[in-house]
Amino acid sequence: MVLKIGVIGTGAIGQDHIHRISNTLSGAKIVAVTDVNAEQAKAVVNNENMDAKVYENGHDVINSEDVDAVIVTSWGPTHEEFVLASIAAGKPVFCEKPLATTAEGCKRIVDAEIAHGKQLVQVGFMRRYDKGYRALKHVIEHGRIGEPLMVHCAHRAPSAPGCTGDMALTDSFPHEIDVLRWLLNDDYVSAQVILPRNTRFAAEGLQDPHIVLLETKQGIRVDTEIFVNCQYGYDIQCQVVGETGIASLPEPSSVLMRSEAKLSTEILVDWKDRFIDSYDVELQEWINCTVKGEVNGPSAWDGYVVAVTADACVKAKHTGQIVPISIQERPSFYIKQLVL
Ligand SMILES: NC(=O)c1ccc[n+]([C@@H]2O[C@H](COP(=O)([O-])OP(=O)(O)OC[C@H]3O[C@@H](n4cnc5c(N)ncnc54)[C@H](O)[C@@H]3O)[C@@H](O)[C@H]2O)c1
Ligand SMILES: O[C@H]1[C@H](O)[C@@H](O)[C@H](O)[C@@H](O)[C@H]1O
Repeated sequence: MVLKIGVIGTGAIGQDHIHRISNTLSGAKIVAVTDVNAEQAKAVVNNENMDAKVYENGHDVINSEDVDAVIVTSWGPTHEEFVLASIAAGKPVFCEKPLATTAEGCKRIVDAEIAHGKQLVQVGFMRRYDKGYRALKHVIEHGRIGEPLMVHCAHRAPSAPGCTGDMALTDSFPHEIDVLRWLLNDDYVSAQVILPRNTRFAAEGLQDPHIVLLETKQGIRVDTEIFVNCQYGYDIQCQVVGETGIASLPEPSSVLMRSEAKLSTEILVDWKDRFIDSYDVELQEWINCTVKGEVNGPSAWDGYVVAVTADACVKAKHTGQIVPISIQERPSFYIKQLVL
């Protein structure tokens, strides 16, 4: 069976996902697209030479009889509406992060999915599919560094034109929030945010960088530097300190150069390149599972927990306090999600 997919939002990542589904992956094809910028949606269909219909809005895509499954890649504040509509239509939906922009919004999605009685929602936390993070998890789970005690992370981007307000915490940091709880098989109990001296490259009124300190249920301490105007590259770091050793996320492979009296490797500058393989694996697994009527990637529950944690970080930033994070037990409906 070829999975017929409708895509809502044909911007940067929407175009990327359309391209990989049409050219790199197997078992699916794009049959419907929409964007509030209809001209852009039409241009994408033409450029990709796809046999796909351009719909007026997301609801028409979701409710189209031609569409088996939905991909939501529109702006974050629109996600909740489209995910809820997909659940109401009984259609599997892959939603780019954030699942919704508030924890309450994510909870509404969790409640709707449980009421529907079958899992339909997957959230686009692609780092779980990254070879490097998977290798790091393997090392930890096989006791190669003893019990993890501390994790030191950095999330750096050269510049962040669309990053306003608290988006460094609610749009960028969610990748770490998700992948670290998956890596450590743990959840968070508190958040604290420290505001270093601001870079002159940050837009007017924008704080950059941030340091976020999280504590997990097991007492593991996580510090993350989020620096989205660092100028030099897109650089993701993760170092886990255990009782008997230290394990670090591998650097992306790059030619080691000896030239002009220097030993050097390149640093990537674009998020699209840094996790390109992970997006491919993530969406191929989503297609394969969807065809079988299953969801085994990051769930709506994971999207909710990330939003609760991000909300606590925002509160911690604005109050200067250590903010407790209280996450209910994972509902039994989502228990099998612990596997991935
Ligand atoms: N997983 C990742 O690494 C990753 C990377 C990039 C973006 N994202 C997420 O994907 C989403 C999109 O990001 P982007 O960088 O592609 O942004 P973008 O602005 O390039 O594209 C978003 C598109 O959605 C369209 N849109 C907005 N509201 C719409 C609506 N109601 N109906 C239909 N179309 C609508 C916009 O016109 C735009 O073309 C964001 O939530 C972002 O956080 C995730
Ligand atoms: O939407 C993007 C994307 O998710 C990147 O992976 C992240 O590093 C950026 O900060 C974010 O704005």
